[in-house]
Amino acid sequence: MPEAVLTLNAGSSSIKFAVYEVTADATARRLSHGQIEDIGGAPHFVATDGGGAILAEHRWPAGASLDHEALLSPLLEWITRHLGAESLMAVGHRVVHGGETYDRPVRLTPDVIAALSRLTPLAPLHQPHNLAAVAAVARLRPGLPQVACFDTAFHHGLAPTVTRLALPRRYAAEGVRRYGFHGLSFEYIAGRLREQDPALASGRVIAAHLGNGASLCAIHDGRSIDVTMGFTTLDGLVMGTRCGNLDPGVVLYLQQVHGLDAAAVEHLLYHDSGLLGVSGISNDMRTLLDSDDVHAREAIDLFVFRIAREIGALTSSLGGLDGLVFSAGIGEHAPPIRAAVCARLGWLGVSCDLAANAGNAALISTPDSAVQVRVIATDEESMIATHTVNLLHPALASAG
Ligand SMILES: Nc1ncnc2c1ncn2[C@@H]1O[C@H](COP(=O)(O)OP(=O)(O)O)[C@@H](O)[C@H]1O
Ligand SMILES: CC(=O)OP(=O)(O)O
Ligand SMILES: [Mg+2]
Repeated sequence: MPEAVLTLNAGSSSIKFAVYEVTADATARRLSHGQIEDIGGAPHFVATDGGGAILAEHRWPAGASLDHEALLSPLLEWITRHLGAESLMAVGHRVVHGGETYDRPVRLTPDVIAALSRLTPLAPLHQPHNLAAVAAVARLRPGLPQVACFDTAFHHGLAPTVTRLALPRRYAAEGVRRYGFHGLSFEYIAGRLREQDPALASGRVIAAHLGNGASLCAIHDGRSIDVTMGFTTLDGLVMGTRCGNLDPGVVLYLQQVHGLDAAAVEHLLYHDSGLLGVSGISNDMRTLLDSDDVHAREAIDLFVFRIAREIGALTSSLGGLDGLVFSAGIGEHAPPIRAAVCARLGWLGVSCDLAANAGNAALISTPDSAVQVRVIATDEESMIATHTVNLLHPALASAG
């Protein structure tokens, strides 16, 4: 009976999954994949087979208050029913925070799960959902091997100056430092770029993962050397519902003047801020781009401004820039956002080919652009599948 690996990727607004057949010739071939997106809004489930044909689709009404946990059971039931002849050999999970300990994928044991639970305050939008998925699989299929693949692992080689926060040293000793996230996505992008353009991949590249969560990674010769996300997934860019860079004095102000306690501040900064907070309309970029509301426009302008500003900062970390890669929900599908970011980077010699950009082409810079600008569709699932097979069956390691 063919063996299969299931990957689960619980993002802040979506749960993505994929099923890979582990073939005898050392590759993992994707059989089906799908997602529930717009969790917290009007959740939409769709699953497709390897050829892109829709296998199942379901929409839940907005306002049904269905969270990640509530949607996990029907999702896992559908996947189990749909597995067919393949027998599951393992489940690989994206786990957002691996802290200081986990610099590579690891088999999930009770001790590892307990250690990862302790990191929940550092990634409250993700870590509980990631671990809920682990618990749900353990309930459904006790004994099935489960593997955690970390968003932080790709950034483990960051230099001490990059990870240090200017706080008294005793906090660094307990792990209060910058980590960086979206590492599975950046690792995938670095690998794809190496296949597409090895010369560029060995140069200085900024990858922009622009989804509901958003961050930039400065990559030099395939290695992460600086990031915009820090200790938590709040730092850096403006996101769907997260504030990004914020003067810590604002937190003090909220506590002292508005009497907000820690839970209220956490809710404000993770759930009510970002594109949603500034627009007052939505965290969904599609909705904002379709809107005539001036506040939607202001939210988009701020999103773009902060991306361009952070690209300037990371260019300094890299000592120059050879390539810029857009990725994830917004980066892959929103030409107006890419064009607006590129327009702010003319001083760097970035020149966008507007027709190629409008068509979501793989290369969207003009031939005379000093920086190559590319669009790469990220695939965190294939990274998870590869890592999972690699860890459990070192001889059978590459996902396609
Ligand atoms: N065609 C599109 N145009 C503009 N934005 C899009 C498009 N498709 C998806 N997006 C945006 O991508 C974001 C979700 O990205 P995604 O990477 O799936 O998020 P996450 O994994 O963080 O949950 C949403 O803001 C959504 O509006
Ligand atoms: C780390 C993070 O923000 O992830 P996502 O983009 O999936 O929300
Ligand atoms: Mg994501």
